[in-house]
Amino acid sequence: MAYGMTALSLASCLLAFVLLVALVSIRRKNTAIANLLKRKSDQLEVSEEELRLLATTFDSHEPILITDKDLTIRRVNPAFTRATGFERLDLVGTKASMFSLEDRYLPWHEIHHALEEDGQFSGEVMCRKKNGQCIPMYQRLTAVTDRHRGTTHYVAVYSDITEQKRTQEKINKLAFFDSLTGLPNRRKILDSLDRELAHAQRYETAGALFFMDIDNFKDINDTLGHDHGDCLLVELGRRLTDNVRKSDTVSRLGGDEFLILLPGDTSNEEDTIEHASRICEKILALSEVPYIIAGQKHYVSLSIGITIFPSNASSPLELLKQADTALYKAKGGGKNSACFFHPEMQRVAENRLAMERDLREALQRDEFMLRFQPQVDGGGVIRGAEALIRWTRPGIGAVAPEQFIPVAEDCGLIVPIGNWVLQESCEQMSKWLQQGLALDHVSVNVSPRQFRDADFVARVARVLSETQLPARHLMLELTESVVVENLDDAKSKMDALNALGVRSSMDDFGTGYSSLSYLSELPFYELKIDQRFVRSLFVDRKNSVIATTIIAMAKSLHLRVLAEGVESEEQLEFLRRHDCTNYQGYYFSQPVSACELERLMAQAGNEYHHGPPNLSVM
Ligand SMILES: Nc1nc2c(ncn2[C@@H]2O[C@H](COP(=O)(O)O[C@H]3[C@@H](O)[C@H](n4cnc5c(=O)[nH]c(N)nc54)O[C@@H]3COP(=O)(O)O)[C@@H](O)[C@H]2O)c(=O)[nH]1
Repeated sequence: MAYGMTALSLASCLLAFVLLVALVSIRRKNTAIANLLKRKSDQLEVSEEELRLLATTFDSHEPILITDKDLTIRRVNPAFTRATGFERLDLVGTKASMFSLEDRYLPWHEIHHALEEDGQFSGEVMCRKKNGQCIPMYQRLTAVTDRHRGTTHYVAVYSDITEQKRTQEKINKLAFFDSLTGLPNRRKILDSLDRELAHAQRYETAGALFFMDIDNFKDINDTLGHDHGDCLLVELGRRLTDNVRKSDTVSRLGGDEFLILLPGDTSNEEDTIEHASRICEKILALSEVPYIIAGQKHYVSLSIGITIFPSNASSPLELLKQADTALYKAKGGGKNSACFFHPEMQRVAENRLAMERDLREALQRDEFMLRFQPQVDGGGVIRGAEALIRWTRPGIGAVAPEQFIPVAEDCGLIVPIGNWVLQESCEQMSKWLQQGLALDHVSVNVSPRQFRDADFVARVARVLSETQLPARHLMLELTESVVVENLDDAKSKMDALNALGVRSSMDDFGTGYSSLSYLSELPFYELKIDQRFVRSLFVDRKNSVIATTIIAMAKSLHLRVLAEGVESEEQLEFLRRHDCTNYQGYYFSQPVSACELERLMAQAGNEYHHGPPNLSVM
């Protein structure tokens, strides 16, 4: 019995133990399950949060578009429909290309490559709205991949950059376009030239560059005022643009300087020259169409320099220089003309530059001197002398005025040089008068630029007073071009000079406009017959007719007449017979130094009755 009891309690203990173990194990399992459940529920919570976050993101202000890997639109957010005007249903299921995935500058295959490599790509796109309007957007593309790294979707997030683009365009306009005419400016055209030159070199095509400016624009500006000058520039820019093709570029360099770039679209240089010539003719013909400025008609002409590239130049600046050189040459040929650049011009232009450099220093280095050429009356008496400048250029020697005066005129140096001539001539004349020399006047050449100077009359008055020369002993030689440039200005200046007592002589008469109207309007004292008529008096009958007509005309206008360039007794006799009263020329004397002139005047009682005196040449 006791044994039975013991066995029973043992069995119960064992059962209890087994139950306990089972219980512990169940509890452990339950805990694990609970833990698992908790984890899962936590994860679910996280996913829900993520989903909420994702949904909020998708609902953001930024337009978002989701496509599958074949670029078929699967989702768009409300911001997207708002921005584009499309309904969600218009888009889902269609190809994204109907909206835009293509970058502005890159093709899709390159974007695709970037997405494969980096998983994302961003850039600018032009997006099409439902109403057809295009807007610039910044696009960030992300590729969504599965666990095998295969692309399943693309997500595109956009930002509207219209405002940014507008600001950029404004900055661009300021930096690259002329604010007056709206045409490309110097910076922009140099960029285009650089590109066109490289293109022409690479594809062996030939293009052309035109360099233009308005003839006498300064006068237009001075007389009409700058506002009207500006209107003219705007109108000219418009006319030039209207007369070239869309692919050509008209640009304004500044002031009255314009460029036209004809890109190289033919491989034949001859064809380009022909095409450029045609454009050139069209532009020159524009001068026949008046500009209406301040209610008045104005005729304006242009001068054009043209260079062909790439054969002529290797850089945009070099091209510009060549076209400018050709323009300079065109200007030399008169108004409304054009000239093609030729390499020989480059050499001439470089020589001019070197001369200009030397001329700038010539005054300080005291390299100029004056020579005086006698002017005699009908009795052979020296009445006056023309002051003529001479320049001894270091390392080169004597340079003819015909070579350096035009250079000085172009670069403005003629003003200080002319002032020096005026000062020296008046000083010399004053000395001669003090020495008792019976000389009526000294004639001084006045260049157009010098005469245009607003200060010119005041300067003459100042020089006369400084040198104590009575005004009647100064004669100013003005060429026709000086006065016809601006008749009103010429008249007021000449009247003022006349009032001072200074006399004026019309130089080189017969070669230019030779208009009777200005001769009668302006207070000239003397008329000088140009030497080319005198030289060929007996060569061409027309010239003798012109010379005699000028003498008769001067007589009827009560002007003294002087024939220049008299070299022979026959010429002198002919002119005398036709009532010419004064003469100048090698027959009497070449230009001589001041001392030599004094000697000539002292010799033979100051008369040349019996042929020319012993000539003393400079
Ligand atoms: N603005 C200024 N122009 C000036 C000045 N000094 C000269 N010049 C102009 O340069 C041109 C050439 O002048 P130059 O070489 O001095 O020649 C003058 C005479 O030497 C020449 N001449 C005079 N007589 C004869 C002649 O019988 N035969 C012949 N072959 N040549 C002759 O003519 C020139 C004078 O011309 P003009 O002035 O028209 O009376 C010339 O255009 C000068 O004007 C200056 O200081 N300032």
